[in-house]
Amino acid sequence: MSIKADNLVWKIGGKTVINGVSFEAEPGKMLGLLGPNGSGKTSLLRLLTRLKRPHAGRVMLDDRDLSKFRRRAIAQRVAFIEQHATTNANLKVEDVVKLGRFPHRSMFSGWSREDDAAVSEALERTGMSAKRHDAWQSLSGGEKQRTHLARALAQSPKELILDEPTNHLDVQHQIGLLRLVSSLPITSIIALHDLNHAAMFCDRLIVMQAGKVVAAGVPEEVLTRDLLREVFSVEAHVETSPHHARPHIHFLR
Ligand SMILES: Nc1ncnc2c1ncn2[C@@H]1O[C@H](COP(=O)(O)OP(=O)(O)OP(=O)(O)O)[C@@H](O)[C@H]1O
Repeated sequence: MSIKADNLVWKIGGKTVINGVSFEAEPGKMLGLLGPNGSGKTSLLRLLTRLKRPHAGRVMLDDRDLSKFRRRAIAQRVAFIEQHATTNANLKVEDVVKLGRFPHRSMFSGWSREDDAAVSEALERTGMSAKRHDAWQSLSGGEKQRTHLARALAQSPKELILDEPTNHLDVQHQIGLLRLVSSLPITSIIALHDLNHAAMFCDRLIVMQAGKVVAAGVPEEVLTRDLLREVFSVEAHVETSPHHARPHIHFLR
């Protein structure tokens, strides 16, 4: 077990947004979080990273209650890329990525060779090395997104949490990002809207509807015609792809 949600409840303005959510993320695997707009995905991810506190239930990190961790200890192992992540204006790309090393440094330690290596590797893996000296503000939306991923990787996390990270990316970089995340030897939890991408890359899926988990399992178990109709209100035909042996959804016109 890596991250475990145990009967989480979170409310705002008299509305129960997260309503008794439980699941476990397996170490080293990629867990996809699916659900229609407003089903609670972002709220759940913010509970998992302690940006919000649950009204009931617990988040466990390796058998220890997340509320018992100091913020810095969480940052040393959990990286979060938020949906509308922004970054300060006057920074170069590599400075943004360097911020990922912050939780690992003490007040007295200088910038180390290990820090440098982590930053360079993260830039390389996300295809941003050529732009490392460019101004953050000069980047396209997709390049900013990839720089956020580089910052998260530079953090050397054990758990990587991503909220719709493929927004703004062209198809090459969407596939590239998902391939990269699925190949990493770390636990990832990723909110996605593209169901075919989730089917192709995630090891397991959980589906949310109105703040509850309504389905969980491997993509073949979860992505059925009935679920697509009931949860996403679409008619579709699901077959096993002859190309990658995962489910492939054909949406019907
Ligand atoms: N701070 C808040 N104040 C008021 N309502 C909120 C707040 N945060 C979340 N909600 C409500 O909770 C519900 C779930 O929102 P959330 O952003 O978690 O959904 P989501 O599944 O991530 O949606 P999307 O796919 O559109 O990003 C929505 O109805 C939203 O309006």
